[in-house]
Amino acid sequence: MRTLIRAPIPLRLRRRPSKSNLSFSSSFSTTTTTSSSSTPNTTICNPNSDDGCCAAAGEGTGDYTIVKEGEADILMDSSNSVFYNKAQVNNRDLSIAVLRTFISRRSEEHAAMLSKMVGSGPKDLKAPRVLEALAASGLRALRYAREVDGIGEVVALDNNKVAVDACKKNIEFNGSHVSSKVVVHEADARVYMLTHPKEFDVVDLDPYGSPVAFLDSVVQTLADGGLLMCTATDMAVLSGGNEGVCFSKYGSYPLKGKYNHEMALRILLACLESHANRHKRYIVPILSVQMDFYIRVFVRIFTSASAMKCSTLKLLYVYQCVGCDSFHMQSLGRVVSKNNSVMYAPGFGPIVPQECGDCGKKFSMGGPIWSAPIHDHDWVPSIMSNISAMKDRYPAYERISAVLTSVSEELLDVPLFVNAHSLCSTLKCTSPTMAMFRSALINAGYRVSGSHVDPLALKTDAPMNIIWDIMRCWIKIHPVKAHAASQPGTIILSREPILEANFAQPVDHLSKSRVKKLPRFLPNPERYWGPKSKAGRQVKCNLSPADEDRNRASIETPIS
Ligand SMILES: C[S@@+](CC[C@H](N)C(=O)[O-])C[C@H]1O[C@@H](n2cnc3c(N)ncnc32)[C@H](O)[C@@H]1O
Ligand SMILES: [Zn+2]
Repeated sequence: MRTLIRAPIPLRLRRRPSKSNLSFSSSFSTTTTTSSSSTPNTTICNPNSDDGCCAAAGEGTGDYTIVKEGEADILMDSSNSVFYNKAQVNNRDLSIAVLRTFISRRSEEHAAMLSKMVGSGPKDLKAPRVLEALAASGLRALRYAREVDGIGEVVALDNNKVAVDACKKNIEFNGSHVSSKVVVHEADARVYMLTHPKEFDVVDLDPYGSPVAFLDSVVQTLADGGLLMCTATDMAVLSGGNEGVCFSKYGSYPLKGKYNHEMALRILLACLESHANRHKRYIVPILSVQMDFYIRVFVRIFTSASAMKCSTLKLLYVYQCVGCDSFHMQSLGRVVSKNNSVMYAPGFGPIVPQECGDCGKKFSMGGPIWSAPIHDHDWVPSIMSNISAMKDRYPAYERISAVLTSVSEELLDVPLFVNAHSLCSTLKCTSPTMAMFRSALINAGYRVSGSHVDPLALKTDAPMNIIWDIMRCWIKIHPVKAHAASQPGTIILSREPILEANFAQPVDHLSKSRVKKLPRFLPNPERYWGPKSKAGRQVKCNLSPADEDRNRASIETPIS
């Protein structure tokens, strides 16, 4: 059943249709409309099917597809003239969850601040102003306005007139509540943000590819304590596919280790900090996730010339061995105490010799990357309780709660991680189970956690020599064939372990989510759950072969 709308939108569709007219079966669906029928019919397309309904009609036909996500409906011109990617529902849902938590935290902070002030009357806290700087169809702005209680004005910008017109139509289509909250401007986001300093409490940056062109202006448009929600989809660059481009854009060298998606997050955070520092400001990360085909960071921006001075303590270089993938980290700065005052100086280095102590090969150098926590473990449980209390209002509930479950268990003070299969591939041995690995590390007196970016991650404060000793002990009970003497694995195994690894499972070797059997990694709901072409280009979406592999690993790898 299909209903058609041709531009301009018929009067009957100018107001938000009541739920009884459009009997949507879920909080995420698409409805293609066609005017060839005199009686309007409505099709409910299953978002988890691969029927291609969103890209059905031909270019310039003026046909619209009604897309429903959460509580917003948008009219999509089926020629892809305005960008829309349904895979970003995870991104939008997570942003709504963080925004809700931000609003309640902001009120608490305001109340606490008032309680400390003596002699002055209560001052009202204004509802937060939100800027969706790169709005396209306006779907995010609409969802924020409709779904987030306590939100103030939402300003949506786009520099593409077609997108701005679509955004205006969508605001009208979603009824008076939305129209009273959302305003749209055709503007270059960089200029707009520069000319509106400290005016927004929340800014959403969701660019094509890299956000770097917007960072200098975004750190200036945010009010003190404001929240920046920022996506980067140029994962090939951030993950080490082109080191030179990454350095010129973000000011850091990426490395191709298995931790590269976490490194990508830390490169973006370091880049944000550097932009903030230029304006005597600094960042405090709330949540940093790699999902699907992109990364998304949620950070608060504060102003303090003195706090800014210790930024170098939150940055580090990574030395990664080209032979065995062992890695070592070196802080950019150090604290110097002199006559009761604290100063910051460049760190001492290098912390590694010219050749790897494990296999004798050279080191590649990456960074600088953010070394301080990438999530706030006080906020993450609040975000999680918010989403579980409102499950029905999050179309991507299962996916985002799985990601947050993994995030909540990550060791905060341990940047990057080793990958269980990568260690075994260096030594050409069979792999212990993840539970055995974790046990050996805990029994040796170290901490260990997983990472939301990789189901095979071992995030640990154990140094590389301990990790290799555990592997040497494992190989004593699971011997390997002899390989060439020059191979990194052979060199590592030529040494006797100092540690006697104990693979017996201690009581607390499992994480809480594993004990409760909560899902932490979910497969994609459908094929081509990936990036979309820019607006105006032919619709085509896919993941890189490496990301397809990683997705498959997350589903197929036994991790108990
Ligand atoms: C990836 S789309 C945004 C998708 C949207 N946030 C969503 O959730 O569906 C990026 C948008 O940024 C717009 N854009 C690109 N450069 C811009 C600039 N300098 N100023 C304003 N908008 C810009 C593009 O026209 C495009 O509509
Ligand atoms: Zn090595």
